[in-house]
Amino acid sequence: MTIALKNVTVSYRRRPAIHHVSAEFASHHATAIFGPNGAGKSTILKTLMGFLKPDTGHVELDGLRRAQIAYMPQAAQIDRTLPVTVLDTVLTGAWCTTGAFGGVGRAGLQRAAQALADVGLHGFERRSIGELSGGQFQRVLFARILMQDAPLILLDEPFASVDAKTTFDLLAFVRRWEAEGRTVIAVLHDYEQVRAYFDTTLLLAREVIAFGPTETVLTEANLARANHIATHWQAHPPVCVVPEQEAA
Ligand SMILES: Nc1ncnc2c1ncn2[C@@H]1O[C@H](COP(=O)(O)OP(=O)(O)OP(=O)(O)O)[C@@H](O)[C@H]1O
Repeated sequence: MTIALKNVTVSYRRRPAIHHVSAEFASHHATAIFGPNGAGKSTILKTLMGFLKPDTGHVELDGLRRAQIAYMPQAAQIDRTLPVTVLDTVLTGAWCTTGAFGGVGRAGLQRAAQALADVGLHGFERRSIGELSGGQFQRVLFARILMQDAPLILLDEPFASVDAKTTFDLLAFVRRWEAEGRTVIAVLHDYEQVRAYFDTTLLLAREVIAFGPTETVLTEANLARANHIATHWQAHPPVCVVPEQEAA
């Protein structure tokens, strides 16, 4: 299985967030996406999910349906004021097989309970998600991914605002998923975490700065180039004029 972006440009109001990005993500492997704020990292995940449509190029999912992709958005983007329980949140991970109104049955409930136990939240089923700490909520999001049981897992800043112990516990799932033969693509903002836990990194700054073994990608020269590009385009965001034949 190869997940690939081929010459992909994605724009918001004609301003490209990612520009002619090509990248092939090795199957059964965990890859980090790293880069400065506004580099287009989340945009890549949303494009893989089909939430955003490329202006140029295309995405290859090697036969996977969108329902076979587990996507964890940034926790900050999820409204936790809604009166939703922990169990209901985890059960949404089964929607891709049951549909939003299909029942999960006893087996599904047992799987959800097991997923919560696996992430260290046994007994939290009936709690409202609004009552949880940031780290506990992040564990719930991991339990939802466990519930989905997908071959491709996309994580958007899964360790943002969680403490070292929670990060350590949750990183073990990334290792476990890799060992189970799943493909993991994770957006991270912590340089040390990427270096410590991911062998392969895509360094992004609207375009691909480098992609490959982490130690050859996260060099001072590459990081300086990424920061330079990010600073420049934030000050002068270009309008992308896509030639017609590229857009096709
Ligand atoms: N919904 C949107 N409407 C308009 N512009 C957007 C939208 N979402 C993202 N952008 C812009 O696209 C660019 C890339 O955003 P994206 O969220 O993909 O970056 P990122 O690398 O994930 O950033 P961060 O590290 O800050 O989360 C940014 O300049 C951002 O302002």
